[in-house]
Amino acid sequence: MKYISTRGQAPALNFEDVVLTGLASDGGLYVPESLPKFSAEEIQSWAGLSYQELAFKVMKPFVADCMAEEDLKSLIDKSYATFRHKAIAPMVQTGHNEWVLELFQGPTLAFKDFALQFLGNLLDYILKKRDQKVVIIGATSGDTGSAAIEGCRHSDNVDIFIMHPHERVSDVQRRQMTTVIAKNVHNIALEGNFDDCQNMLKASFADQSFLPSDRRLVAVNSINFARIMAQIVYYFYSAIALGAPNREVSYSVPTGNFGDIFAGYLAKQMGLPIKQLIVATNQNDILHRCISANDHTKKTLVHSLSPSMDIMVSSNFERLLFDLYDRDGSAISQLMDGFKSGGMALTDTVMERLQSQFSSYRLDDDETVKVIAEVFEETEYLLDPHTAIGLKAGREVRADQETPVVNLATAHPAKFPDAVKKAVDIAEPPLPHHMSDLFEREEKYTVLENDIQKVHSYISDAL
Ligand SMILES: Cc1ncc(COP(=O)(O)O)c(C=O)c1O
Ligand SMILES: N[C@@H](CCOP(=O)(O)O)C(=O)O
Repeated sequence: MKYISTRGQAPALNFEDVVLTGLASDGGLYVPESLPKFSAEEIQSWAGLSYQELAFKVMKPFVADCMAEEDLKSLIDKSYATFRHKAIAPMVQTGHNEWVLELFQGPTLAFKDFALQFLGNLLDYILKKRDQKVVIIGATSGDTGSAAIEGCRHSDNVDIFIMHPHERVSDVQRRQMTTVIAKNVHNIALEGNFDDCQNMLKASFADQSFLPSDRRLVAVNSINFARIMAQIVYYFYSAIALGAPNREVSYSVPTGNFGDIFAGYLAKQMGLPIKQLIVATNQNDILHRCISANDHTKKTLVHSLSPSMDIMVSSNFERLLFDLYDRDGSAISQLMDGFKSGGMALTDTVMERLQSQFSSYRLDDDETVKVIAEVFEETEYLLDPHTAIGLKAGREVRADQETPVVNLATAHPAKFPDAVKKAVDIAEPPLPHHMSDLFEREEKYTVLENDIQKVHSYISDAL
């Protein structure tokens, strides 16, 4: 399978090179030239497979020309062996035809573990084979960072630098990153917001001259298509459990960088009968404004109770636009240039296509707290603030009561005790055993100005 850039000017690459390249040289994102398609009979035959077996079926066509089947199998097995629940992605029913898909059973308690445990092992496998060392640079609003560190820290072939927005992630999220004291792990608290971190990251890919000449940058954010690929699997897993392909299923997805819901969109293109894809946002609602009213203007990013979704420039939206604009790379280049200076208006045809694929909803902090309280009252199930936004969006926007709606539970409530305690009068939700001493561990991170020269000097000094 070949992968092409959304801006049309970078060379097409195979899977292994896509994994190592990150951002395309024209500033675009890599996507498969064409997607694998699964028939209803094939999907039907997957009923009863374990998560790992299903992951193999779904991922195989994306990697087939770069990896032996046995190698893929063992990477998958290793990646999900650290999950705390045997089902890997268990589902809990919270209402009539309403389900929560718990994607927080991995080592760092967020959905990021699904792709980043796999990507860490995959990188180690590729780098050993090539006898190559790389520098990983990542931007995080709180969850990608710890999952990437956990996935990559054991590899001798990587140095990892993670930028998080200073004082804008929860204490648990920060400590999950900054208490990993290892020679190859470096945490930067950037004086800015997540968009600043992601801008810094993309600019660093464009000019890598600050690195030693034998090193290159690798992305662990959803820029890296391997992340999206691994996230497609849980859509198949949950839909099959609820009766697909003989029954349609809808999804409500708490959304920020648009990677998770984009994986759902791809699952649908690959043959999964998905009825609705609901984009749920917090008050940083550019995606909701765009989908509901063609208003894709940037506003000031606010710090919310769902900090992982405090994102204004949603990287993966570009991948969707590429499809909606008939894969015209120069149209995407122009649009993205316009967006840099403030906003973008989509054509009527594109808006029609967008609205035929996605619905949307937005909640502010007060509403988020109310939902956590309501659902706890109804079921004693404790939602994290991101999942609460998704669940409420599912309740408000679902087209009918007969189609099951799956709400992606993207994080464990213990990552956001302040938000949870605003809603429910209970003791702090406990962290799982392996993290019970998190607040006693030593922390190490460096606060840096939002200045690319300073960040690059810090990285080159540390290498
Ligand atoms: C807990 C949580 N929920 C939701 C999101 C949004 O996911 P995405 O960025 O893939 O849209 C994130 C960040 O990515 C997150 O960490
Ligand atoms: N919410 C994310 C933001 C980065 O998203 P990614 O999917 O591109 O890694 C985070 O927790 O860091």
